[in-house]
This record gives sequence, structure tokens and C-alpha cells, in this order.
Amino acid sequence: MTPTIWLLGLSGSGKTTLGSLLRLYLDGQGFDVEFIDADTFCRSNGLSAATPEDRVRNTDALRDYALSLQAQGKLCVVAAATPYESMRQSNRAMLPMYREVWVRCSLQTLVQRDAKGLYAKAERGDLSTLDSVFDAFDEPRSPHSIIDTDRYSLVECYEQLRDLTLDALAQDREWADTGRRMLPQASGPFMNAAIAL
Ligand SMILES: Nc1ncnc2c1ncn2[C@@H]1O[C@H](COP(=O)(O)OS(=O)(=O)O)[C@@H](OP(=O)(O)O)[C@H]1O
Ligand SMILES: Nc1ncnc2c1ncn2[C@@H]1O[C@H](COP(=O)(O)OP(=O)(O)O)[C@@H](O)[C@H]1O
Repeated sequence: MTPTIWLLGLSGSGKTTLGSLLRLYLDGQGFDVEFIDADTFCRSNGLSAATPEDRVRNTDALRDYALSLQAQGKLCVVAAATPYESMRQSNRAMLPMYREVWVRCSLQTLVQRDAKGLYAKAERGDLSTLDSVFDAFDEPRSPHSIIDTDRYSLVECYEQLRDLTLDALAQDREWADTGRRMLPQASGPFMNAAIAL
């Protein structure tokens, strides 16, 4: 079973940038990797993200999609705000080898960066939904990792993400090896009983 690397955080924190770089790296290493960006996923499936209910539905759909790709043996990298802790709990319960990465950035830096102009729009009163400005963003309670994009350079953040992904892949391999070692030998009473079934 391959891991799913789930990048969550506020708009503009760096999920898409870091997720795209990770995808490029994994692709170059020969992994069968799929990058799912919530923004693109919602647009191409005609999903709006106007209400909290919409966002729960969108995250459910993203998780289902990641699960279906994982079942095909793909390594999924997901970038989605995932603002509520309940969404993350569902991820933990339903996605095998789920690795939650909080792409953390202060609101002050987000307002300075404002690559999409969303924070300026909110300030002008031209936008009425924005996590941590108008809408709730629950502080992640138990992420596997945190990447502080307002503290480290883009290259450093990318390296942190790459390394934690390689750790997750190593754990996956360890699990596979241990699992194989623990499999019954193709003889003996256990195997005979299994064959008889
Ligand atoms: N309330 C609120 N706060 C912040 N951003 C918002 C919001 N509603 C919609 N958007 C925009 O929709 C993009 C996808 O949102 P999400 O990543 O949260 O996905 S989801 O629709 O909730 O599943 C999201 O993409 P990113 O900017 O990449 O985070 C935003 O551009
Ligand atoms: N350390 C960093 N890590 C990631 N992105 C950074 C960093 N420093 C600056 N940025 C910039 O912040 C912006 C993040 O945008 P984006 O990746 O679209 O965020 P999100 O997908 O979370 O909305 C990009 O313009 C990126 O170049």
C-alpha cells in the first residue's frame, strides 16, 4: 500500500507549489504518482466551495478519489485546505498510510504574499469567504509533520517535504518486508488449514 501525502493549510500557504515540486521529484524517481489539487479538482468537477457543507462534500470527494487511485497502486499527493478537524479525522480513519502535512504560514505573511489577491479582495469587502479571515480553520491537532513556509525558504520547505515523503515510503517498505516475513511458509499445519478452506 502506497502512502497518501495530504498537504493542508490556508490559502496561499504553499500547498500547490510544494505539492507540484514533490510530484516532479517522485515522477523523476519512477514512482507512479498523482497530484490532486483541490482548486483544480473542484473546478473540473463543477464543485462550488461556498459553504462549510460544500467543503465537507468536496473533501469527501477528494478522499474518495485518492482512495480509488491508491487502490490502483498510485502514490497520491493531495493539496487541499482541509479546514476542519473532522475532515482530517475521516482521512485518518479511511486512508491507509495517510500522512498529514500542515503547510503552516502566518496570516501576516499570507497577506504580504497574496499571490491570488484573495486577502486584498477580502480587505476591500469583495470576498466574504476566506479561511481564518471569515471562516473557521481548526488548528491541526495531530499532523504527522509541519512545514513552516514563513520561516524557511521554498527550497528548504521542499526538501523537508521530500524527506518526510521518503521516510513514509521507507516505512511502507519496512511494513511490506515485515509483513512478508510474517506470512506463513507454504507448508505446515497453518498453510494446510488455509488450503483446506
Ligand atoms: N473559505 C475559503 N477559504 C480559502 N479558500 C477558499 C475558500 N473557499 C474557496 N476557496 C478557494 O477554493 C480553493 C479550493 O479550496 P479548498 O482547498 O479548501 O478545497 S475545498 O473546496 O474546500 O475542498 C482554494 O484554493 P487554495 O487557494 O489553493 O487553498 C481557494 O482558492
Ligand atoms: N517557503 C515557501 N514555501 C512555499 N511557497 C512559498 C514559500 N515562500 C514563498 N512562497 C510562495 O507562496 C505562494 C504559495 O501559493 P500556492 O502554492 O498557490 O498556495 P496554496 O496552494 O496553499 O494556496 C507561491 O507564490 C510561492 O512561490
